[in-house]
Amino acid sequence: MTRKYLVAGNWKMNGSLKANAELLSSIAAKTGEVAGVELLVCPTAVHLESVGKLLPAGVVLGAQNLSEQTKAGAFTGEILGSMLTELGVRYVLVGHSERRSLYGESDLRVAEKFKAAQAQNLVPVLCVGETLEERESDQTEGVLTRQLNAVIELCGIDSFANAVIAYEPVWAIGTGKTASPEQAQQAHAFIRGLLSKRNATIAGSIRLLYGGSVKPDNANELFACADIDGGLIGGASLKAADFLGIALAAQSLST
Ligand SMILES: O=C[C@H](O)COP(=O)(O)O
Repeated sequence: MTRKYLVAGNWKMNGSLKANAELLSSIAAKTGEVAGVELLVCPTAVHLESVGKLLPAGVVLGAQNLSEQTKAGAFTGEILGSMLTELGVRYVLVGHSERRSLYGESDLRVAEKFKAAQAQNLVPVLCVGETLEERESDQTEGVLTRQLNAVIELCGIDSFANAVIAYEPVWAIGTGKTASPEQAQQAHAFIRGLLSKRNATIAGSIRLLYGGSVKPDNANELFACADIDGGLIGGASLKAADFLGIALAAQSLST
């Protein structure tokens, strides 16, 4: 099964109209060199419209979050999935560890967001991963199972036919500590294996991204792993040269 690499930039709460335009302009100059890789940028919600208008060819638009609600109403500060679709958004992150830990999103809430995304034809990028404490107490697989099962139970295994999963060990996010290729591959193989027990075809086709301090100098060894199909990039996605350097690593491995 050939899976096209996906390199996604999660800009988190960064950017401005000017900075975003400069970043996109620098990316646009080089997208031809990474034509075999799908590129995704996820700016803040208030920047989605302006970024959408400046999007270079070959780059798609993603959001960082959405409401679990499926109908408009009195939900102050929330964003309905259809509002994202209307702006040309194609992907949306759900369950990023910062949403889970800083904003109290439970496994069930993340599953509801996954469902709400698909109801609007958005492709959810389901983020999963363990904390350092959980890894050190040998709970990594248990945490991944719990996080994945919450979505499988609410949405069904078939829903993963149109989704992406990002494995992001919390201890590697923004810390400069990257999981070793062996650690990352082990977790990715576990995720694919868990899905495979329910549907081998979907497990074989779904893209599994690694996230956590990915940089141009470690992207190649991570992306070369059998079950790693790209990256969810935080800090390095804010610098065009780094984001493109990571995309080039994926390009060099593309067939
Ligand atoms: O969504 C991206 C991840 O949180 C990784 O962030 P990072 O590349 O800054 O470690």
